[in-house]
This record gives sequence, structure tokens and C-alpha cells, in this order.
Amino acid sequence: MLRNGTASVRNDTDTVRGVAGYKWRMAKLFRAVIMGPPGSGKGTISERIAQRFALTRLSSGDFVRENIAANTDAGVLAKTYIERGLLVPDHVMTRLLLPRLEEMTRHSWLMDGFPRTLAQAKALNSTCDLDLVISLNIPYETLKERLSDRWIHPASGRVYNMGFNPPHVQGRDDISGEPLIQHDDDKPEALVARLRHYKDMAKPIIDLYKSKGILHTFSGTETDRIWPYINSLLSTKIPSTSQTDTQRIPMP
Ligand SMILES: Nc1ccn([C@H]2C[C@H](O)[C@@H](COP(=O)(O)OP(=O)(O)OP(=O)(O)O)O2)c(=O)n1
Ligand SMILES: Nc1nc2c(ncn2[C@@H]2O[C@H](COP(=O)(O)OP(=O)(O)O)[C@@H](O)[C@H]2O)c(=O)[nH]1
Repeated sequence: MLRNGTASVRNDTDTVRGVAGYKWRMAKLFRAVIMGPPGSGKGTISERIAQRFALTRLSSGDFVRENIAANTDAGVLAKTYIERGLLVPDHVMTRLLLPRLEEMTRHSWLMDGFPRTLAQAKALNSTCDLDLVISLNIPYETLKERLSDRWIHPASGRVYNMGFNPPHVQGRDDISGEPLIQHDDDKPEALVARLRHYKDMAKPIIDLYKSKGILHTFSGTETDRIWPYINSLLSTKIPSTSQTDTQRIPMP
């Protein structure tokens, strides 16, 4: 339910009357957030969840990049921070993200990369009710190893790992064939500060979601071992066979 909108299709099953006089039951929608330190596997796991459960995957990082590429006002502003290695301020992030979410009243989605601050979590909370938050808890040594091996296709945000999911052609993006790059802040010397920053920022957000009873934490060193637990949790919450975000089920 978008509280400031007119549609109300989440967390319950709505009944609407179609043109032929049929009633249609709108399947329950599902909204989730995935959190975790850099390298914890948010992107990798979101991709699996989106495919398995036919959710729309929303990545705030991709969204920032799209706005920068499209030269929107918020994108131009966001760029000035990212170029200096800073996080985009809350008011810019919410200006970018919330209108997008308001377009999603009839979609189930999973958000990666937002909220990153308590202010962003509160802004999200005032826009929609989340069903579930996945928090990934991965040891530091594992993060360090993974990130030193992470290669990115900057234009799309597609992520590779030379051991875990290498590109078909070394150093090249699978889809575009363009060169892959490594981020400076994936280097071990930058990681300690990034992790400390993540812990400080994430703690109040995690506490908030814990108090709402929607937080689920998964710990481990391998995505493939964590995945079955996430899969079975989500299987109890969303129908895996759903091919569309809003299912229409004819009712007598
Ligand atoms: N809530 C957010 C989300 C994103 N960004 C900005 C800063 C990031 O550098 C950039 C890209 O975000 P990503 O989530 O794609 O990338 P990161 O490398 O920061 O995240 P991670 O290492 O966790 O994948 O967008 C931000 O400031 N605030
Ligand atoms: N070796 C290994 N690498 C992984 C595993 N899971 C994800 N990765 C890789 O680790 C890096 C970080 O994962 P990513 O999904 O980008 O994490 P995010 O920063 O939280 O979004 C990427 O290069 C992934 O391909 C895993 O279980 N083992």
C-alpha cells in the first residue's frame, strides 16, 4: 500500500470487478529489502531471488547510475558526491528512489542498496510497508577475498568474480563484450573503512527492522550454502510459480 497514493494492493488480497463483470483477485504483493556489507552477496542473491520468485529487482546503485547517465537533476547532483567517493545524501537518494517506488504499486519488489541510513529507512517506511528484510552477515576475511576478485561492468553494474562466476571471456562483459573494471574501493585497504562505516550506519536500521519483526539474518561464507535457507524462507511467503507481479485469478 502506498500510503500517500490511491492504490492499496499490498499485504492483502484485493477484489476488483473487471470489464466483463468478473471479479479478479489480485494476488498478495511482496516488498523486501536486502542488506549487508560490501561484498556480502546482495547483488548475487537478489538476482537469484528475482529469477526464482519473479520479483522486480530494484538496485539503488543501478538507479543512481541510470539517473547519472540520463543527466536528470538528481543524477547530476548524485554524481558530484560519487565522484568524490561519498555516499549520496539522504534527500537526494529519497528524491531519486521514492517516486520510482510510487510507480510500483502493482509490483512485488526486492530492493538492494537502499536504505543505507536510518533517515532513508524512515523515508521508505513512510512510503510503504515492507514484508521482509534479509540481512547478510559474512565474515570480514570472506568479504576481503571476494572483493579483491570482483570485476564490474560499469555501464550495467553487472558483477563477476574470477573464481565464483567468471565472465565467459576474461576481462569482458558477457552481454556487451566491453571491458570490466575493478573499483578502487574494493581494494583491501579501503575495505576496513567501508565495513566500519556499514556497521555504524546499518545498526540502527537493523534494530528498526528487528523491532518490526521483519528482520531475517543469514550468516555464512558461501552464497550457495546460504541460498537454500533464503529460498525456503521466501517459498513460505511468496508463490514461486508467479510469472507476473500481479496475478489475476478469476473468481466465480
Ligand atoms: N543508498 C545509496 C545507494 C547508492 N549510493 C551511491 C554510492 C555508491 O557508490 C553508488 C553505487 O551503489 P552500489 O550499491 O551499486 O555500489 P557499492 O559499491 O556502494 O555497494 P556494494 O559494494 O555494497 O555492492 O551509489 C548511495 O550513496 N546511497
Ligand atoms: N568466492 C565467492 N564469491 C562470491 C560468492 N557469492 C558472491 N560472490 C562474489 O563476491 C563478489 C561480491 O558479491 P556481490 O553480489 O557483488 O555483493 P554485494 O556487494 O553485497 O552486492 C562478487 O564478485 C560475486 O560474484 C561466494 O559464495 N563465493
